[in-house]
Amino acid sequence: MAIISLRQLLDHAAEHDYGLPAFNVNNMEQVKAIMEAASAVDAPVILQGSAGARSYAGEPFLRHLVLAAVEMYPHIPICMHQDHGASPAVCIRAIQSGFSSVMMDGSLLEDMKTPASYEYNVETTRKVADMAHACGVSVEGELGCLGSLETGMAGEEDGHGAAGELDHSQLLTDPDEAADFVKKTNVDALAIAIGTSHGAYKFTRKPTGKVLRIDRVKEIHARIPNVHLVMHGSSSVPEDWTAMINEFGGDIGQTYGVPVEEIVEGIRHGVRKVNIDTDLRIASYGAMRKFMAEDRKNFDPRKVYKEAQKAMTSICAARYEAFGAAGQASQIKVIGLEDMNKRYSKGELDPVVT
Ligand SMILES: O=C(COP(=O)(O)O)[C@@H](O)[C@H](O)[C@H](O)COP(=O)(O)O
Repeated sequence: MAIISLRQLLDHAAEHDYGLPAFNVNNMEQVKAIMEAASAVDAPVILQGSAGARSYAGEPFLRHLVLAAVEMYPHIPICMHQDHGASPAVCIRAIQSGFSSVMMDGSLLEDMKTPASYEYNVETTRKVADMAHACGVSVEGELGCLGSLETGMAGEEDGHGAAGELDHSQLLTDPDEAADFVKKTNVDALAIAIGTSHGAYKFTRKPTGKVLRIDRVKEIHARIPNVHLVMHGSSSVPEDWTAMINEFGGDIGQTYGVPVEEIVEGIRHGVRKVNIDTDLRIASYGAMRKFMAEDRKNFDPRKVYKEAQKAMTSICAARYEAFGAAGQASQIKVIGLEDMNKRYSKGELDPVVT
């Protein structure tokens, strides 16, 4: 099996009514954990690398980690996706590096902090879609800014995301604007703002429909039923793992993530890609703290990393199962990027927006 485009994966997911977690990767342990889970449950994979991942691992390491996964797990289709591209230049470099999918996040200016105008977002995203599709590569756009509907604060926690307070119209994607945006940009997938944010501190209590607007997902899906929707900031922040971090010397405050059942409801209404990073950080961190506290004589870091990997694998497998992606990998025959380009050229993949 080879590298697959995001578009082909999401088309398959839409046809068979399931969703795909897109896990962020920075190192070998994360890649192996995801691949072990996917292989065990026969799920297709989206591995995504952020700008933070590239500066942590370096572009060649990131690329070769994914290529190693393709070689080690030939039965699993893998999409190599660039998370939150800040500019067309960043996206082009990712395509050059072999990514089969890129996100152009034109909801923010290139500083990744200042909310951009709608016109800027359309123009930059359209530019990237034209270039990417010429290479058979898929494009995810974003409309609306991630942030908390509880506080009105934008989600700056992990170094990117708008800064300061935003009004509700910026924190919630408008269905009609979404239709116009997709028509003008030709994106393959659209990230929407519905009250989720990156990182561990998303909600101060179990989220109700007022602060986690799954009803808005339904409205957007009703308006553009043929467009693949993406939920960012969708870690569930499992309480057992945050408790473990705290039991072994950590200090994670009381917090709530996006409940898995709410994501599944989103998947019933057009969500096809679900971004998850924090859950793997939390699970691996909890497992490492526990192991190091309990085996104080150990000095072999591989034993610690193995525990981290096991913890992440269990989260990944649970998400593949819950989102309905288990059993789907073997059903997919990869279409090469050359052929994807031909499909774009013929207009076969143009968005259907009425
Ligand atoms: O939505 C995302 C993760 O959501 P999460 O925090 O897991 O709820 C990703 O798209 C983020 O972009 C990613 O976590 C950012 O990572 P770094 O920039 O810190 O590498």
